[in-house]
Amino acid sequence: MKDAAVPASPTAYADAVDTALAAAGAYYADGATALGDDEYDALLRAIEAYERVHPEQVRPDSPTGKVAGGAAVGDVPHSVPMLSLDNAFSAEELAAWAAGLERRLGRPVRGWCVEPKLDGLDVAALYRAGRLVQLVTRSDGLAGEDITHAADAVLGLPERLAEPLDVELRGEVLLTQEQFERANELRTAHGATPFANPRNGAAGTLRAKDRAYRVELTFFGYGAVGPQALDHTELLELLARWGANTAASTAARPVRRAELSEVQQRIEEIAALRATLPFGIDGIVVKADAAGDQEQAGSGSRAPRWAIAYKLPAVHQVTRLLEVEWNVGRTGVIAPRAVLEPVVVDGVTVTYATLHNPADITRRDLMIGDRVFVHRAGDVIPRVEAPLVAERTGAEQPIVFPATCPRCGDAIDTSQQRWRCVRGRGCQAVASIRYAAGRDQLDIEGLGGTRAVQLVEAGLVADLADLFTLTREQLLTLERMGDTSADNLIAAIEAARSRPLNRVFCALGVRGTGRTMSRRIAAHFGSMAAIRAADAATLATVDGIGAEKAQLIVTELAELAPVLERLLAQQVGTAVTEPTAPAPATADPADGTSGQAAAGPLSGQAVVVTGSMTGALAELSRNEMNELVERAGGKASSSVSKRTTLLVAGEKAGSKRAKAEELGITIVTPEEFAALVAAHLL
Ligand SMILES: NC(=O)c1ccc[n+]([C@@H]2O[C@H](COP(=O)([O-])OP(=O)(O)OC[C@H]3O[C@@H](n4cnc5c(N)ncnc54)[C@H](O)[C@@H]3O)[C@@H](O)[C@H]2O)c1
Ligand SMILES: [Zn+2]
Repeated sequence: MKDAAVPASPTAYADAVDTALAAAGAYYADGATALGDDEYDALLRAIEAYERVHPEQVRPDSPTGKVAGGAAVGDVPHSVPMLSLDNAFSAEELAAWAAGLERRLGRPVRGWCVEPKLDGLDVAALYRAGRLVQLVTRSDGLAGEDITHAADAVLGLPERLAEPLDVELRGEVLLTQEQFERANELRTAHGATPFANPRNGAAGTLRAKDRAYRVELTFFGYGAVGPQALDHTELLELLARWGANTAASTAARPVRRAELSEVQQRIEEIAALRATLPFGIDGIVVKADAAGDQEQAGSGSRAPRWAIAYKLPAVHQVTRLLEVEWNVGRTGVIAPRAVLEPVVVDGVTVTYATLHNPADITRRDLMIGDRVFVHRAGDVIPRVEAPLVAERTGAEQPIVFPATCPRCGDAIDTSQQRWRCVRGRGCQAVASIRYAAGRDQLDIEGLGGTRAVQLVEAGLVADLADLFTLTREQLLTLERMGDTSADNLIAAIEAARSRPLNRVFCALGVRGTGRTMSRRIAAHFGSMAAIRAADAATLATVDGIGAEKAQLIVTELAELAPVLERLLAQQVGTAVTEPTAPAPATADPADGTSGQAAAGPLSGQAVVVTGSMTGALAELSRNEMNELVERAGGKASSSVSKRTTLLVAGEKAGSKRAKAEELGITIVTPEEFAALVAAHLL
């Protein structure tokens, strides 16, 4: 959790209260607050600390001790107050709270329920004879706003219950990530400003009336007023039987646990699942499960005493979009990437974020210079959610889309959402051959311009090593290639065979190794064989190579192994090295592929793929799926075992799915998986 300084004076206290009230006001309306949740929580704790020491100065409008900080109001009185939750920020705070509760009860708690804290808005849904008649927001907990008009767009909230009951369901309404994306697509298409993040979007959507478009939301039930007192886990089952959606339908399903140590374990499990869930959670709720325990513990004015929210670090922060880069992947996919003013999200500094594709930018109505919400959870590559349009100054600039392939300069196929260089895989081949033939690398005259394109298109050359086996006869089959040109080119290639190691290494176009670095590496290792044999730790001993870059180089060299074998067989790169000379520090041209960290979204995951793939993965063979897993940092395996951490289950997934379910392994659909590894799709 972040810390905020405790106000040092009455003026500072007043400022802090004003800031918190303004933020809460914006947060509970559909306007976006510029404070991260953790900043708001820290501010509130600082205000509380001040008020403890100066009780006589507590302002009547202070947000402390109130549901929603007192910021939200409504005019439909609630049958029973809708309370907030107290927070715990560590295992120690959770244990202290549990001990306090047991002291109050005078006996151990009879079981805990552990469930996700869904990041949306609390609502009450009134049913008469099993029919939904009114939907109301929590607001300040005593009275809410009537939002019945929005009810039919809320999936998982039945219009009719399975039984004709008079009852009130309570739960959270949110936008799943997919619903959020869809909402912004609709909004920008209708000339409205995008929602800055899913929570904002849920608040805005529930309030809005008479929209020309329909935004769907999702309900998760976790409470009811009316039925006899039930244990919480029983109540959840009952809600599902009535037809309401509950978190039991998700990988983060609520579970009952006897011991606090097991509670902590489930908290960690749900926290680890966070990045793969298709909706946002901002914590984990721990509740005394037994109806009797809840009744005896009772509630305070702001929160029940029998439940607590274990807060997870905020995954959203606000920062500035500085620039958009366009990178071309190995198969010619042209992907935009956001360059951000560095911001710390969950302990990690984020400077780049994925934008997926050009349509994504249009859908989010992004501009250079915008203040944007950035999302980062787990090891998933950070993404830009949307801009805070209300904070625009007028100085923002439109994002310019490339008119031609940023790597090879050829045309772009824009018929699909994901733009692609018309050359496809050939884009990389052409660009890498041109780069390898450049003056500072192998210096092969006659391979610039259209020759490289011709060679690749004729299927004669796919990579650098192919150059060295080209024959005169093959060259002569090319258009506009006469005897003299063919001889010259063969001679130029022949001369390149004896280029020193540093130049051959540089010609490989390994990311992050331009001329200077290639010279250092060549001087340090002396031969291509020694470079290839080096592990990351050894590479990191070379001046200027950090641990992360070393790992990247090792990974790329492993990918280049077949090319290296063939180069070696052709005696390329066996000459001695040029002396290490102080070289001008020019930017490395690199090969244009995106500079993601070696650790991908699947790092540490053991993944099994089963069933037939659909959506973006439909065309991939099992082998290509496994490659994808590995590209994204995971380990691919063909059978489900205790070590498996993730199962991608397509249609007709049979025994593997059953086994994974038995072992409690996280199961995702091909679509969810595609989203998770989007940045690694070719
Ligand atoms: N960023 C900002 O400027 C800003 C401003 C105001 C509030 N906030 C955020 O909101 C929090 C306080 O808001 P709050 O009082 O509305 O609620 P809360 O998020 O602290 O917790 C209570 C709410 O959790 C929800 N909830 C989700 N899953 C639940 C489950 N399984 N069981 C029971 N309840 C569940 C319910 O809506 C309930 O009302 C702050 O801690 C802060 O993070 C942020
Ligand atoms: Zn191209």
